[in-house]
Amino acid sequence: MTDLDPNPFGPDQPCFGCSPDHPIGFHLRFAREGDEVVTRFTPGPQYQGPPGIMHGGLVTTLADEVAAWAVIGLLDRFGFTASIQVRLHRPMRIGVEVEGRGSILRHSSRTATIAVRLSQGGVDALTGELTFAILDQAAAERLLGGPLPEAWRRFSRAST
Ligand SMILES: CCCCCCCC(=O)SCCNC(=O)CCNC(=O)[C@H](O)C(C)(C)COP(=O)(O)OP(=O)(O)OC[C@H]1O[C@@H](n2cnc3c(N)ncnc32)[C@H](O)[C@@H]1OP(=O)(O)O
Repeated sequence: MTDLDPNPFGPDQPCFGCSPDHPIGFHLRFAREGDEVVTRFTPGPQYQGPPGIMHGGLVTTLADEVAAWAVIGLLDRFGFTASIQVRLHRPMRIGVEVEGRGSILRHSSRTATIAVRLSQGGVDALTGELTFAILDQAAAERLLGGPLPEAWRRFSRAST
């Protein structure tokens, strides 16, 4: 298992899922294990929907972040989430460690589709497939509506 750089996007990156300084975010860190990225995370009470259960939208946010980091950690690219298809098989319990795993199902230079599994105690709580658009710098800047910060540029695909 190899720990991935937890903050390749620089000190000011604002991501809810992985910014180390986000006031209410998940603060996720990832490792590479073979052809997967892996994270571990224990949801606190601030992430509840029903009592004792993590809000389903936040469970999906966790899956999105795992998949985004599969693109970063396995393809050395940044992808913008284009499609999310997930099934929530079981409730995600508050206070119990979640293991998240992401792997590449298929990819081209322009898109990547990632398989994600979130489990608690070895039992799947979410499985899904998420597709990411890998943009060149100009397209990323059109999406952002402004310049792509310098630290993010190396994760863009080359312009064609
Ligand atoms: C620091 C770590 C942060 C991690 C955060 C987690 C990731 C995120 O939250 S990203 C933010 C959320 N996502 C967004 O805001 C994206 C919103 N959507 C968009 O901007 C656009 O629809 C976008 C960019 C995805 C695609 O735009 P579009 O104009 O279709 O781009 P285009 O260049 O034509 O398409 C690129 C490729 O994506 C494919 N694609 C586009 N949409 C989809 C989709 N829904 N499903 C599958 N493939 C798609 C296209 O077919 C094309 O593939 P190909 O070139 O092989 O035919």
